[in-house]
Amino acid sequence: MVLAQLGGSITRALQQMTNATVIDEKVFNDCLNEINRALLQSDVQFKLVQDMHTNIKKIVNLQDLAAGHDKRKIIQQAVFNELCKMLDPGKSSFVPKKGKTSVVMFVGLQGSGKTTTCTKYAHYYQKKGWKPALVCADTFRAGAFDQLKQNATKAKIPFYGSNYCIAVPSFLYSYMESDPVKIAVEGVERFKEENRDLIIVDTSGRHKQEAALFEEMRQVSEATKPDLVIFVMDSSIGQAAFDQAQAFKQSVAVGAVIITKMDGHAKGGGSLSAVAATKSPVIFIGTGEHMDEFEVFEVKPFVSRLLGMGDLSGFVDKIHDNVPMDKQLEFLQKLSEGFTLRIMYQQFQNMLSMGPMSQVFSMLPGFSSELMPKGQEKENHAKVKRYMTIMDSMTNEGMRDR
Ligand SMILES: Nc1nc2c(ncn2[C@@H]2O[C@H](COP(=O)(O)OP(=O)(O)OP(=O)(O)O)[C@@H](O)[C@H]2O)c(=O)[nH]1
Repeated sequence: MVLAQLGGSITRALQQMTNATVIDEKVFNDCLNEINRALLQSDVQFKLVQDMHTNIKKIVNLQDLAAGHDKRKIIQQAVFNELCKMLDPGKSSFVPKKGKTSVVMFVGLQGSGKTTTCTKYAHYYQKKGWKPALVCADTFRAGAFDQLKQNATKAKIPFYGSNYCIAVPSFLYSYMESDPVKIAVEGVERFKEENRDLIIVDTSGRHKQEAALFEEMRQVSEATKPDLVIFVMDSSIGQAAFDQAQAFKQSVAVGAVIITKMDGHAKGGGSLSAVAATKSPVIFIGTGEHMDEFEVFEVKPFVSRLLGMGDLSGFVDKIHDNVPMDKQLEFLQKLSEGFTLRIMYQQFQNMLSMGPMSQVFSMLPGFSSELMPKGQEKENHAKVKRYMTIMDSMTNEGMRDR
């Protein structure tokens, strides 16, 4: 999982500080230096690291702390709060209202995952009873419309776009539109007429050096007047993140960020600076290529998970989404009671449906996503499945509950 290494390094620095017999200035500084190093190694922007360091030093003044104060707790809390602050722009994004038409435009660098994320976003709201629709205003990348069409068809979401880029017999060109502004406007109009309450406009990927494409993006935004512009950022972007994100913010009114590919092995720290560059909150993260690998992002639970302190509310949400309603209470009770062979088998079945094991375990306090070795999530998933097959045959052969 992206950022797992960063989380592990910060946790270790805090643990070393906690293990010291006396917390003096040296121990405190060593701990902060370790944290700074971990953040910089993970590609977090230098200015953000510097600000975090200054703020913690301001908050924790060891000399002013009276005897009896738990210095360890105060330092840990300050680090936690400052990590949260780094990810929290202090304002929330526009929230669409069910039943009232909202237009949401997706922008971002090439290959950041916009098209995939548009469908995930639409699917997320569709599951909650909304009527989303997708508009493909990407006439730049060959195959973009086909990709959106394929995703939308799979999710049973209406879509609108033009096949302009695809190589087709020339007589068909007359039916195809190459102007993304025109397509976006037509698509939005059509879906407004159909009373769709969430109209999502996908745009082509671009880099800040591509002035013409930036101008095109500005025109799509001006013509469709989106209620929300979402900047999609790949978690593996590295140090270039801040400048790129800022360039998008300067051209269109970015109001929220989605970070994709959080299931990868990238250092990931660069993507965190998208918040500072756009002054907009992260609202979702992408955790895989599939439609359901998409999570609501909340700062405190995320930092909690990062530091191996768990995210019980996220864990409970996963249970709500994946374990049948009438089995949820029983599932939680059984988890708290401990396992017999049969219960373990049943709970593994439930947990497999909740997503990759490392993500599920990282929601439990005391488990760090580092515990699942990088790149081995599929193997772990397969291993659990194998254990289940073995347990299945054992229970069939007469091994029963205690
Ligand atoms: N592992 C993983 N892959 C992702 C995620 N989101 C998107 N992808 C993959 O990233 C690749 C690029 O995604 P697209 O949705 O085509 O990206 P795009 O931003 O629309 O691309 P352009 O239109 O060329 O700018 C695809 O192979 C996606 O399956 C994610 O959260 N995790």
